[in-house]
Amino acid sequence: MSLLLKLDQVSKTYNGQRGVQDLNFSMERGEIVGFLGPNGAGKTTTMRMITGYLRPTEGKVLLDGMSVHEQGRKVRSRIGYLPETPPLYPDMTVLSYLKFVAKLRDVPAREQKHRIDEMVSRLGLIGREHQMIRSLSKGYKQRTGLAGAIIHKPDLLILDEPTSGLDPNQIMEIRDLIKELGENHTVLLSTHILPEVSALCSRVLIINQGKLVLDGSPDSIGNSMEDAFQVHLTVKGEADYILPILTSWGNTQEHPISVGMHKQSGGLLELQLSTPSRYDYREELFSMLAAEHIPILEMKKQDQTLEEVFQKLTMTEIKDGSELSSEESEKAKKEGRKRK
Ligand SMILES: Nc1ncnc2c1ncn2[C@@H]1O[C@H](COP(=O)(O)OP(=O)(O)OP(=O)(O)O)[C@@H](O)[C@H]1O
Repeated sequence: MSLLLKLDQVSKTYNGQRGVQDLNFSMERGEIVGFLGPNGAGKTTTMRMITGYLRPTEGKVLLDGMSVHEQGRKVRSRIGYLPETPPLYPDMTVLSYLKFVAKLRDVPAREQKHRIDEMVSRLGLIGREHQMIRSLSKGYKQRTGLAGAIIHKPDLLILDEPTSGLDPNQIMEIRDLIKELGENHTVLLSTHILPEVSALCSRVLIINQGKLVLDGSPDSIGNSMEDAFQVHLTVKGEADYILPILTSWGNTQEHPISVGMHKQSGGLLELQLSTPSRYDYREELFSMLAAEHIPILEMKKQDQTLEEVFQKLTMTEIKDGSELSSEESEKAKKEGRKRK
């Protein structure tokens, strides 16, 4: 892998108001990176700066070491962008739209036909070529938009909420397409749908109130954020007998372990154990239960989900977000409630 995109101390203010602030991140070739954040966090602003449509107030966006804003068209032609609402012309057919975009994106004339055929086939548009865009379903409109975004074979593809407004089947289809595109493009994808990130992305960036608050792989996020080590345990036996043993053992450990909720069903006892540090106590727990002849049926470390991490990161900021205007704060709270 090699470095493709770099944002260096990028900030954008709108008439003195914060858009995004001091963004630093980079993307390697071949990555699919999920870009998450609540409404108004700064995702679209960031994406528009990367594509060159918007100039940062401060900092630099570099593609392969070249400034997107200083070197203009040459660099921008290596980026494909699908905005949240694709710039489609309803009175054009799919084919005439793709011809138009191919010209606009400087695809050499002799290559245009071949490239359009390739897009039509790759994006599942065969049979729709002569259909007016206005009469296409949302899913097919999105496919057409995607075809237009990659017709010039960009190195970097920026997708702003590509599955928003689609039905569940269309979402699955577009997701599969993005996965395929990810095989030979580098993709930055903004979304509100967290399972989409786990399904598609090798890395996730979370932005809140214009600042980057997390950068990591979807799997590692649960661990890195964790300030506790939680274990879900199922043992054979009765709560009356087992709970006192576990509690007194937990209290005497170097990292005290507390017994959370428990559930008895038939002869099985399910328990939640937790320590307020990241210390992994599973081996000691195993040895103690074995010595007490308490059979373990299941012992599982519990990671925080991406949803929990996202909520924690974005809600904390909202709770002490005294700098927010009351309108923004109200919007942010509503957003937080929706995600519960
Ligand atoms: N043209 C503009 N003029 C003034 N303020 C703007 C403009 N565009 C965005 N903003 C402000 O910048 C901040 C970031 O907005 P942005 O649209 O980038 O967020 P977002 O994360 O894409 O949100 P959403 O998920 O709702 O699309 C917000 O506070 C927004 O009100």
